[in-house]
Parts: sequence; structure tokens; C-alpha cells
Amino acid sequence: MSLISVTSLSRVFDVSKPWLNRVLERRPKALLTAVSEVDFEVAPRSTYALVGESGSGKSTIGRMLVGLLTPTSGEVEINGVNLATEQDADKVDAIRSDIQMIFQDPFASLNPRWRVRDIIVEPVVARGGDATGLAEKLLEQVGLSALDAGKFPHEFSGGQRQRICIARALSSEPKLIVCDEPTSALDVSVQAQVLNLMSDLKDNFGLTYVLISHDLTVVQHMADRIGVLYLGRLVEEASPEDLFANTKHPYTKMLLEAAPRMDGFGREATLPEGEIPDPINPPTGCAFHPRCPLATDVCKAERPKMRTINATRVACHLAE
Ligand SMILES: Nc1ncnc2c1ncn2[C@@H]1O[C@H](COP(=O)(O)OP(=O)(O)OP(=O)(O)O)[C@@H](O)[C@H]1O
Repeated sequence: MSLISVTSLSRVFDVSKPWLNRVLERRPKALLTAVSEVDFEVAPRSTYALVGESGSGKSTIGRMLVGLLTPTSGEVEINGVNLATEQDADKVDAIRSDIQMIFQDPFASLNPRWRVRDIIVEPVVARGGDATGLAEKLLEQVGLSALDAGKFPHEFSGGQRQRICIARALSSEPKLIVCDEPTSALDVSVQAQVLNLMSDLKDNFGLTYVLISHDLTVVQHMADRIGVLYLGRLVEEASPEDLFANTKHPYTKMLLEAAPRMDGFGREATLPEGEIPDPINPPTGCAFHPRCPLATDVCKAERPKMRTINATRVACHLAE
């Protein structure tokens, strides 16, 4: 059974101006569809990566997975439990303690007035658990020292702070960690170290990761499946091998061409050509058609359905 099952998940935000402005300016309500009819499954102890440009809906999906946001429609089930509709409070509580989230900015997620020990054990203490010696043990497991437990967050570098966030996430012995751009605020040299640590911890703790990133090269070596998002929709999903060697969607090809290659490590990535359309007024048919070099009349008129070709899922009229 899948640990995560996402079915036709959508999230719409009301981004209208205040009522009076709307009336005076004669404007209709503005609804922004951040996530639209997304489906995917994540197997236990695997890593599922969600990749796409800024605004493609990655964080919104991440926040719905952990229950920070409720879906407008569709479902998220974690171990068979739908957090948005489950009535049994004990079941919801048990699932919630199985899920943790790590954010991009390790400084913003750590309370600057708390000692590292208190930050790390807070999820355990909040549930009335015994946290004796736990912070020290976890600090060592994330490559820091037990002596760091008495320090404050400002005494650490960015990479060390992200390690503290990881230790905190691990303290409640979660099954699933949703990692939202966990390394993009870090120096390139530190990024690989944090990703390696995450890989090791995954094996040691039997974790499942949902890894959110705008950078395909970051997720390439960690992910078992990669889902590529464009304007809130999943456009391609495949194993890293298939996605890189046998790319099916023109948008994924564009993302890969924009990514810095290993031989040019450190080179600035060039952004994919063309502008991302306005999510309040998305294009007709395939949302990617205005930027797609291969677009035909059918792409302008009809939204492509998700199809499975070999082991790849792809939403493109032209994919073979
Ligand atoms: N609370 C909100 N209210 C209104 N619009 C929102 C809200 N949260 C997200 N959005 C919009 O939803 C769309 C998707 O945003 P989201 O943050 O999920 O994308 P993302 O792929 O994670 O991008 P980034 O990498 O920039 O965080 C964007 O157009 C964003 O402006």
C-alpha cells in the first residue's frame, strides 16, 4: 500500500480585491488555481520529488500533504487516512505525529530565543513524551555535537541550522518528512552535504521523503520518482533514469536544458524561455502551449489527459 495517495488534488485561492474596491472598479472575483487535479502515489521508504518553476504549486501541495492547508477538492490520504475529513481524533493525531516538514530557510524555522535542545525536543514535549538525552543523541545523528544542545540558533552556520531543523523533525520519529527546498538557501558546497545526510537518515530511520525543489539536478540522485509540475498540474512523472534519458514532455526537456550540467558545475542556470502564464487566467488547452516549440492546434484547444507510456506518466498530446 502507498504511504501517500493523492487523488485529483486541487487548491484555489481567492485573490480578489476587497469587496468595495471590486464593486467600485466593477471587477469580478479573482480566483487563482494553485494546484489542479494532481494525482500521485508515494511508496513507503521512497523519495518522491516534486519539481517545477516558481509558482508551479509545489509548496501548496507540500502544505496540503502535511495538513497545513485544506484542499479545495480532491484528497490526500496518508496511510489510508484523509486528514481533512477523518472524524476519529486519535487517528488524525497519530498520523500527524508521523509527518514532519522541513522548510527552505532554516533560520526562520528556529526560534532564536530558544536553546537548540528545547527546539529539537519541542514536538516530543508537546505530546507529553520523555525527551531525556534525546536532543544530544539526535544532534550527533545529524553530524553535530551533543555539546551544541545548550547553544542558540545564531551560533550556527546555515548548513548547521538546517541540520538542527532535521534533528527537530526526527525527534517525533516520523514516517514521512516533506522537505520544501531544503538546500536552496545554502551554499553550493554545503548543499551536497545536507542532501547526503538526508539520504543516510532515510535509510537509518526508514523514512519516506517528499522532496520539493525547483532544481532537477538536486533531486536527481535522491528521488525514486520525480513529478514535474507546470502551472499547478502534473505534466510528467517518471523515475529519474527515464526522466533524464527518455524525457517525454517538452516542458521537462526545457527544464533539463536550463539545469546546470555536472561538467559545468556552479554555472548559472538559464531560465526556461518564455513567461509562466498568469494562474488566474491560465491558457486554454495545454497550459504549456504558449511556450511549447511543438504546440499544434489540438494543444491550444484540448487539455491533454495524463497517459502512461512504459513506466512514465505524461500529460502531452504529442508524447510517444
Ligand atoms: N496563500 C496564498 N494566497 C494566494 N495565492 C497563493 C497563496 N499561496 C500560494 N499562492 C499562489 O499559488 C501559486 C503556487 O504557489 P506555490 O508557492 O505553491 O508555488 P511554488 O512552486 O512552491 O513556488 P515557489 O518555489 O516560488 O515557492 C502561485 O501563483 C502563488 O502566488
